[in-house]
Amino acid sequence: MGEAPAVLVDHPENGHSNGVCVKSEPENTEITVDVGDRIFLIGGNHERNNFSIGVQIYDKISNNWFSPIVLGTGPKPSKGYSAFVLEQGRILVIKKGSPRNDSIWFLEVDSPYVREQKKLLRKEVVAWSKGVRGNAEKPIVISGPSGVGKGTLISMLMKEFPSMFGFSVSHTTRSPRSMEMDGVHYYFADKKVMEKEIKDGKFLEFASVHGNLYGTSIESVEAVTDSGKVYKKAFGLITDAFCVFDLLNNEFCFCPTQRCILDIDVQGARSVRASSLDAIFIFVCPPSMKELEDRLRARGTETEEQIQKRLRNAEAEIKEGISSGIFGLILYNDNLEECYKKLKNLLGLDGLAHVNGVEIEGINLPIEYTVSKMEDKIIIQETGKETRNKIVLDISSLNGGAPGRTRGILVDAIKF
Ligand SMILES: Nc1ncnc2c1ncn2[C@@H]1O[C@H](COP(=O)(O)OP(=O)(O)OP(=O)(O)O)[C@@H](O)[C@H]1O
Ligand SMILES: Nc1nc2c(ncn2[C@@H]2O[C@H](COP(=O)(O)O)[C@@H](O)[C@H]2O)c(=O)[nH]1
Repeated sequence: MGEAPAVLVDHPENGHSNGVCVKSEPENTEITVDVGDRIFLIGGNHERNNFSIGVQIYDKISNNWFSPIVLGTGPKPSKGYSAFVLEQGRILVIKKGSPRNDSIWFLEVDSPYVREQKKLLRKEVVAWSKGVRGNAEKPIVISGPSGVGKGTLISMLMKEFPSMFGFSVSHTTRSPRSMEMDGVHYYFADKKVMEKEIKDGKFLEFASVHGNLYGTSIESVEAVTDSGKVYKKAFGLITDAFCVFDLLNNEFCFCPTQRCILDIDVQGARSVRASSLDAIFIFVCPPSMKELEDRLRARGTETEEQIQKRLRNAEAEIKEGISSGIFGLILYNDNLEECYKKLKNLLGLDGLAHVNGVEIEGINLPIEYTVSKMEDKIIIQETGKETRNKIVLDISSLNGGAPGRTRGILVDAIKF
């Protein structure tokens, strides 16, 4: 039997009307949050490692503590936390004294995605995602039969908009083709190792495709969402970047954008659709089966037996792609240039790339502040200064999704 933790509920500053505000003492390195039959202990001495804070769960019914599987990279340990229980089984965690790219986090404890993972893994699961300022654009899932031209279209997008898109590098158990590089085209994985990693909850989705195992690891999606930072550091000079005005610091800052693209089969798209990853789903169709066969042969990467297998699977994939309702957008790849133009048009990129900018920018908190909740707004108010800053997080505006994703949040910054 474990000892029930003391839960700090209802922060005195809180003018909330729904949801519970829980506040840690200023220098407390852990926080407890009460959600239904459970109490979540975030941080404290239960750190997963030096880089990410831990999560423990206290079950009020069995009076027991246990450790859940934690999906996604969580926040680094902090001096203190505030937390709010949001709708849809999420906890908003605000970190004290953190840099702007590490200040606002969401812990999913009972969202549809987490519930699905619990069923799959038969274990208690929670998932982290990071809050960023602005409109974190939805990731793009592209599916279609083998040889239809998905990879070709994605390459064209990445070439034309190098800093806007990041490709989620999948894992596969198939052998590399002659020009394919490990870590670039795929992570070429050992089947047993990949199966173990799937069991450990490291994959957002996986499927057996044409006789091999393929999957999108959470880390691969995270690598894309974090790549803006790497890009900024590595090149110093930023091209294709977007400019936003930071009201708190009275300065313009440049934000390279990274929108994640997943090239996955229809089964994988179905799994992603069932998850809470809020994506755009595009299905690419060939003009005819004959043309698909010609493209597969012309590519020259498969044996005759493999080509036949892929063509057999293509018929069912196309049927499902068109009629299952998974895909919101269907593209016919007959003439490549026309199809690419259509794709850019669907993504709002035709000649207006700079207007489609995404503000992937962290949220800069004052050093000393109080936090309160008013309906669907979180108000962070600076204390101890003559001119005070107030930050208003609009939690009704959340978009993007966990795990390993940023969640876009509209932020108003007011000086008074
Ligand atoms: N519209 C098009 N017209 C003619 N050839 C095309 C067209 N689009 C792509 N191709 C060619 O078809 C072949 C298959 O394209 P690609 O490799 O992009 O397919 P894919 O859908 O990514 O396949 P897989 O799912 O097997 O990875 C390539 O040789 C590519 O150059
Ligand atoms: N469900 C997933 N499907 C994936 C993933 N990565 C690739 N794919 C699909 O596999 C086929 C075959 O690819 P190939 O490179 O062997 O020609 C193709 O339809 C891809 O879309 C993944 O991570 N998950």
